[in-house]
Amino acid sequence: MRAIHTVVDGRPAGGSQDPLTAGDGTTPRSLEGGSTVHASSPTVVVIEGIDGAGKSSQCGRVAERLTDRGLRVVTCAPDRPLRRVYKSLIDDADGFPDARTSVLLGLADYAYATQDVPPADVVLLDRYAYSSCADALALGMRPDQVLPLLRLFDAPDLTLFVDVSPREALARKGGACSLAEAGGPEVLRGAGSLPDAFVTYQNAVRDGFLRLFASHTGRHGFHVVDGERSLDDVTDALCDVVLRACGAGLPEAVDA
Ligand SMILES: Nc1ncnc2c1ncn2[C@@H]1O[C@H](COP(=O)(O)OP(=O)(O)OP(=O)(O)O)[C@@H](O)[C@H]1O
Ligand SMILES: Cc1cn([C@H]2C[C@H](O)[C@@H](COP(=O)(O)O)O2)c(=O)[nH]c1=O
Repeated sequence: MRAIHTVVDGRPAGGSQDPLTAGDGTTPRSLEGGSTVHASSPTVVVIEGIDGAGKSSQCGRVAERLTDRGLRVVTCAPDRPLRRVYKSLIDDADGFPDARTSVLLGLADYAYATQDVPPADVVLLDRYAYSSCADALALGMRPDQVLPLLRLFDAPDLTLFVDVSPREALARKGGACSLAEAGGPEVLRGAGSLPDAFVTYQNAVRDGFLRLFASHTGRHGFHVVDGERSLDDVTDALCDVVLRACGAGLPEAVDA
C-alpha cells in the first residue's frame, strides 16, 4: 500500500532496495544500536464505522491482542495537526465547514497520519480516508466527485467495518452527540432534534461507507463485522479476520 511509508531513522524501510533490510523480503536483520527491522511490508488494517460504533475501543483491544501474539503493531500518528484544525472548525457553529472543505481537510489529515510509520507487522488505523469520503457523500457530494479523491489513497490490505445501527451508537454515547456527528446545521434543521439528526445522518454515512468499500478494496477486501455484540465478541471477530489476513507462519500466542 503506497500510502503507508515505514521509516527507520528517517530512511524508508520495507523494500528489498533498502540497505537496512536483509533483502530477501522476510528476514529480520539487526541494526547497529540494537534495533531490528523486519523486511516484509506491514499488513495495513483499517477499522471503520459510524460515530460511536466502537472503533477506538476495538483498535486498542485488537492492538493488544495482536501484540500478545508476538506481532509488532503500530497505530496511527497521535499528533494530528490537521485534525486539530478540523475540530476547531466544527466547534465554531458559525464557521461550520461545507462538505468540500471537510473532505479535503479530512483527506489531508489521513495522508499526514499515515506518513513515516515505524516498521511493523500490522499497521492498525482507527478511521482512514473512507471516513472523510463517507461524510462527504452523506453531506450531498456525488460519487463522481468523491471517488476520484478516495482513489488518491491506496486501499488498505484489509478494511473492517464495525457495523452498529445509529440508534445503538447513540445509546452508547449516552444519547449525546455533537452538531458535526449529526451532520451540521442543515441536517439538524430538517430533523428537528440533535438525536434525530444523528440517526438520519449516520444512516447516510453508513450507506456511504458501504458504497465506497464496494469500489475500493485491498488484498483482503473489506469485512462487515456485527458490532452490536459484547466488546469481547467483537474483538474476537475482528482478530479472527486480521489473523487470517496476516497469513500462515504467525508466531504462537504468548501465554499470559
Ligand atoms: N461492543 C460494545 N458494547 C457496549 N458498549 C460499547 C461497545 N463498543 C464500544 N462501546 C462503548 O461505546 C462508546 C463508544 O465507543 P468508541 O469510543 O470506541 O467508539 P468510536 O467508534 O471510536 O466513536 P467515535 O467515532 O465517536 O470516536 C464507548 O463508551 C464504549 O465504551
Ligand atoms: C475533516 C476531518 C474530519 N474528520 C472526521 C472523521 C470523523 O467523522 C470525525 C472525527 O471523529 P472521531 O470521533 O474524533 O474519530 O471527523 C477527522 O477526523 N479529521 C479531519 O481532518
